Amino acid sequence: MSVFDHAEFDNHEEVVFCHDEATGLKAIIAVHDTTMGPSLGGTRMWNYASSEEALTDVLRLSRGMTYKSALAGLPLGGGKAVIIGNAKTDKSPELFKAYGRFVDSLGGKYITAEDVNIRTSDIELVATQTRFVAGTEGKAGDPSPHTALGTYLGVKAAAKHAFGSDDLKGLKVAVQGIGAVGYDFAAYLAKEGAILTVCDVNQDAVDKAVKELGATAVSIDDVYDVDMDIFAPCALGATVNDATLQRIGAKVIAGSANNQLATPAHDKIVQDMGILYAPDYVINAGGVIHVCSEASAMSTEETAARVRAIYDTLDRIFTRAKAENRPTGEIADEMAREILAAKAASRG
Ligand SMILES: NC(=O)c1ccc[n+]([C@@H]2O[C@H](COP(=O)([O-])OP(=O)(O)OC[C@H]3O[C@@H](n4cnc5c(N)ncnc54)[C@H](O)[C@@H]3O)[C@@H](O)[C@H]2O)c1
Repeated sequence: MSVFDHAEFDNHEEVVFCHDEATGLKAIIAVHDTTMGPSLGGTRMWNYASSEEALTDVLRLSRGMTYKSALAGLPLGGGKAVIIGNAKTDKSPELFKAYGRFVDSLGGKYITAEDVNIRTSDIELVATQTRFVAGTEGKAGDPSPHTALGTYLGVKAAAKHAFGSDDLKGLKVAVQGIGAVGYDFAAYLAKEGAILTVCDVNQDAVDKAVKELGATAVSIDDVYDVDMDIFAPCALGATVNDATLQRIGAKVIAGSANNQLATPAHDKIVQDMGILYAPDYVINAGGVIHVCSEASAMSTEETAARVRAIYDTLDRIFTRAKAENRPTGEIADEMAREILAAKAASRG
């Protein structure tokens, strides 16, 4: 397997294969781009079927972090790491310490945080070996409230373009997933008078949203069929796909979930269907803004201002997508590359 020829390579600055025989650690750290600053992105633990699959995932995710942080106006580049293994059976304190030494060996070019299957306690172990970690207990804390606020503001920006006003009162919103982000997000919508339908595999979460937010409950299978203006995926990725698009009657798709579109081609497909899609990595950037506030000692005011700016960034993306009759995801990627190019040019 050649890394340089890999379809997702996309000019990565550095790709580090980490192996520690004593602990069984197998990890890949991908540093995509440090034009804007040190790369920051979570570490994911997954039982990949092959090292090729792990490489594909980490390359794709690290490039996504470059674009996400650039569009969020952060002094951060993009990076990501994956630990290959079963999160239920393969974790050990020694494994995370060995991983921490690899992170440290990059000298700050990569700052890690939590991602899928990695807990704060795992990151605490990594932090015993390196200071290049963010999202540890007692520092910036849970990013979900900022993610929820940014997602809510992003939905307002989308409503302005799709319905002519960013007032959500009376709009019907289906929220898929009422977890850490989904609940707070739904609470903002309820406060503004949106009409909520919610679903979750966790019945307690659904009951809470029904009781406290006046939401209507629907099963996870039926959520695509409800009468809605806005579909808000706040649970899993890839729920916007060929099958669900036959059923989703919304004019807007905007939520916090990562990787909402099943494939890159769905960016154009949703545009062709007349649906306004808020690119996921733009609308859910509140989380990385929050983590960045810890990594770069950003003030509370600056953090809040950057989260609020998600509205303006999406506003610009939607305006340009309409003017150029192009998909919103494509425009977002292009705007991120423009930010990187301008920064690189300013350095001479
Ligand atoms: N937490 C953050 O700050 C943050 C930042 C950026 C992106 N995101 C993304 O937002 C999404 C939600 O994150 P979270 O932190 O709220 O996670 P979470 O685990 O707290 O919430 C996810 C919720 O989705 C529910 N769920 C699982 N499968 C479902 C299904 N098939 N149908 C409906 N609901 C289902 C879970 O029961 C849970 O309540 C994820 O995609 C995450 O990657 C989160």
